[in-house]
Amino acid sequence: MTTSLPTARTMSTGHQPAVELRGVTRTYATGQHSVRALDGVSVAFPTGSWTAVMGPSGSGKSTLLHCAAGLERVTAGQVLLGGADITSAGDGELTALRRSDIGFVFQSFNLIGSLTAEQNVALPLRLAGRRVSTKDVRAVLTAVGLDDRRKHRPRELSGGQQQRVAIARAMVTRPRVLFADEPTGALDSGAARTVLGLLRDLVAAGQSIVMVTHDPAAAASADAVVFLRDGRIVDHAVSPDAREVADRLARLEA
Ligand SMILES: Nc1ncnc2c1ncn2[C@@H]1O[C@H](COP(=O)(O)OP(=O)(O)OP(=O)(O)O)[C@@H](O)[C@H]1O
Repeated sequence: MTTSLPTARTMSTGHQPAVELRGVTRTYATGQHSVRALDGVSVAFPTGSWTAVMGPSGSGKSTLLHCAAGLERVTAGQVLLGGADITSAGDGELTALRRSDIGFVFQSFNLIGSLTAEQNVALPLRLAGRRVSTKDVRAVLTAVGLDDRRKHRPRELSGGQQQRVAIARAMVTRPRVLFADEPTGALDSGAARTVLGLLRDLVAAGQSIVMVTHDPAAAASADAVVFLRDGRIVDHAVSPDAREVADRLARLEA
């Protein structure tokens, strides 16, 4: 059965999920054994909504994120992005999709150290061969509150500021879905709150977000949380508070 999550609290966005996994299995061959990182996962991530993915270590969270974002191929099942089946898209098509429809934010920011904030933000446009509009680049930097730091290099920015540049970089192409893998994992609680507030602002403006996190407070910022164990979705919660998330997670880890 597909885990269908409610659409956003803040807006009505129609019925098409931003991204959907149908019966997705992903196995990895390791020597003589194979690991089933995802085991028949069906889930629809609603458009204009923010979903957190939680679960014990090794439960398949990153694999789910990577398969949903077309960064990794599935062994069986289907992945639909905005209703389009991308399961058997060729490498070139997937690269183009990643550049236009998908934004990715990592725990470790992954900014290019030799480039300024604005050059980092402009990079996805350059890579996609798109015209770089200084106005657009400045607009996304302003949206994350860093227009005055646009000439700074990553080492001249705090961790929270670097993550905000990374979010601006992910958003500059106006992706259909923003995927975030532990976006607050390397931040202190104050910077984490700022980043989570920023993600909330993006969702309020219609952005779809799928975020892996270990942090119940971060998960509680999302509209809904899905819980994985052993490569399967075993639970989900709508608008839970941090305590409820922590309790459910503890039950899975027991
Ligand atoms: N490239 C790979 N080769 C072999 N096994 C892998 C590979 N990537 C992931 N796995 C295995 O697949 C399972 C799920 O891994 P995954 O990284 O998706 O879990 P996770 O929930 O994100 O874990 P964590 O919270 O520790 O980051 C684990 O058993 C892991 O060892």
